[in-house]
Amino acid sequence: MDDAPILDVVALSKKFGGVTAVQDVSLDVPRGGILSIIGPNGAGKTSLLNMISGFYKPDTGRIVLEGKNITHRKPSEVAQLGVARTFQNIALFSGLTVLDNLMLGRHVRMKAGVLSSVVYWGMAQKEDIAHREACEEIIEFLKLQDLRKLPTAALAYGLRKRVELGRALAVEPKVLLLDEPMGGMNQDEKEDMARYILDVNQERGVTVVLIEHDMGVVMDISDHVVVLDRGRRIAAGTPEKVQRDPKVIEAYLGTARSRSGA
Ligand SMILES: Nc1ncnc2c1ncn2[C@@H]1O[C@H](COP(=O)(O)OP(=O)(O)OP(=O)(O)O)[C@@H](O)[C@H]1O
Repeated sequence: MDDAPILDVVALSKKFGGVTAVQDVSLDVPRGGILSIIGPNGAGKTSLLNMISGFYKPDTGRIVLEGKNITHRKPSEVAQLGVARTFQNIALFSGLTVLDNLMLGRHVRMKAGVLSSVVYWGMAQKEDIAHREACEEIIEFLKLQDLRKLPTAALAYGLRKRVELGRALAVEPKVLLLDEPMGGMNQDEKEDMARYILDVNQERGVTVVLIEHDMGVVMDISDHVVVLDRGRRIAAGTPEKVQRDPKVIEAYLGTARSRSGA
């Protein structure tokens, strides 16, 4: 049973008007690993992630999490079932502190609603303390202790990306979907983030699905790589195998050629 993929994506397709963003894409996400989705710009990577996390409804196909069909679930339900995500453009509340952003990320784990908080004040307070402790633990894990009371707007870009990772971890995910977590970072920030992703995977046992353009990082930290090009899956396998695949080389060269106008 443990060999069964934690997440199964089966023949997903999505069109936007005349544009086919994703066409008949299937992939298995093995439990406990780091799987990267790569491909040239516009290949359909974010659209695929948006479907898995419930933000886009697929036209056809299905998404199965630990044997449960989650294809038509809302994003909050998908999060509750254990799939958290980060966004390409940081999605934090910039006026709120680091700690409060994490607490908001945690709301899918909170049982006490507004009414029960009024009726069972003590119970809600106990729950709040437990959630705060969980968030403080994540803050320590990500070495954000000194910044916990600062509004995220006051933080440097790389740190905001780290808080975004913390917000997703606050969901206590089984599967973490990361959309370009190193986008726009300098080399030092990228190395830090790569280390945190490895720690999330190895120390916290979270399965990671990563979209990333930096090939060095992808090849370094991934156990599996899936390559998309123009909405289709063109290759999959270990980083070494995928790197040598002529279809993959052609997809990237083709994009470079069309960009340079050759
Ligand atoms: N909400 C949308 N409305 C219309 N078209 C969309 C939408 N989302 C994606 N697309 C189109 O679908 C195609 C795939 O886009 P997507 O963002 O999934 O690719 P990507 O591989 O993530 O690209 P990038 O690496 O540039 O982020 C593109 O042609 C894009 O313009």
